[in-house]
Amino acid sequence: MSRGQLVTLDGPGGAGKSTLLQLVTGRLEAAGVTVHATTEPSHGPAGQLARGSTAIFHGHALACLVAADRYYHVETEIEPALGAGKVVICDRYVPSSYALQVLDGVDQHFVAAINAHAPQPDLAVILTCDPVILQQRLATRGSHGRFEDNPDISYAESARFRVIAKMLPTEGIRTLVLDSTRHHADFLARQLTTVIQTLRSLPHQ
Ligand SMILES: Nc1ncnc2c1ncn2[C@@H]1O[C@H](COP(=O)(O)OP(=O)(O)OP(=O)(O)O)[C@@H](O)[C@H]1O
Ligand SMILES: Cc1cn([C@H]2C[C@H](O)[C@@H](COP(=O)(O)O)O2)c(=O)[nH]c1=O
Repeated sequence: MSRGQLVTLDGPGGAGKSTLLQLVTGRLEAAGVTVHATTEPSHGPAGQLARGSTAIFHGHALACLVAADRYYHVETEIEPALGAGKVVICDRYVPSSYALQVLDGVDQHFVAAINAHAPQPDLAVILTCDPVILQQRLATRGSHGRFEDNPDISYAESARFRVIAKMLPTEGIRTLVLDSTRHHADFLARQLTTVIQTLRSLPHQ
């Protein structure tokens, strides 16, 4: 059995990560590909704590809690699914820590150090969107925690993810930037599905 592929989806809140995850999963499964769709913070104990406690945990404490959840998630869910040959698509991964934890005052080197043993994705997707549109989407949907209570978060996150999208390829990570400002989620899902299928056909994945 050949190993599966790890595809990560990161980007500002409201960019459309969970929508894209759902659509791509449906398309790949319809094409006969087995997908493990997952999210971070995970549904494990540390992940549940992190997701519900961004008002309590700040800075280094939240960075470590999110990283601890990530290692647990890798060990209990991601690696077993990759070992079973599945495509694992994860809504938020290390790039979100490079964005959110740095915006929360944590040095990027510290974030890199505590995530150094998380496996690198085979494809890192950064989903971008005009911050004005993001603000509208967040206002309609409501806040998902402390970060989104900041009225400038869409601008700050967008700027961070632009930096991260340039940084990941320098670390040898295959990176795809998709923009949900003008493109319908179905169009983006079609594009990403094609890229993942191409990735699966490459040798030595
Ligand atoms: N390509 C798109 N074009 C227009 N609207 C979109 C697009 N993708 C998602 N949306 C809409 O934007 C809103 C936010 O989408 P979604 O919940 O998928 O974002 P998200 O990135 O997962 O957010 P968060 O990280 O904060 O949970 C939803 O109302 C969704 O229907
Ligand atoms: C992966 C990851 C998550 N977080 C925090 C930020 C948000 O409060 C939640 C994720 O919620 P969403 O519905 O996906 O927007 O978790 C974080 O601080 N750092 C991370 O790496």
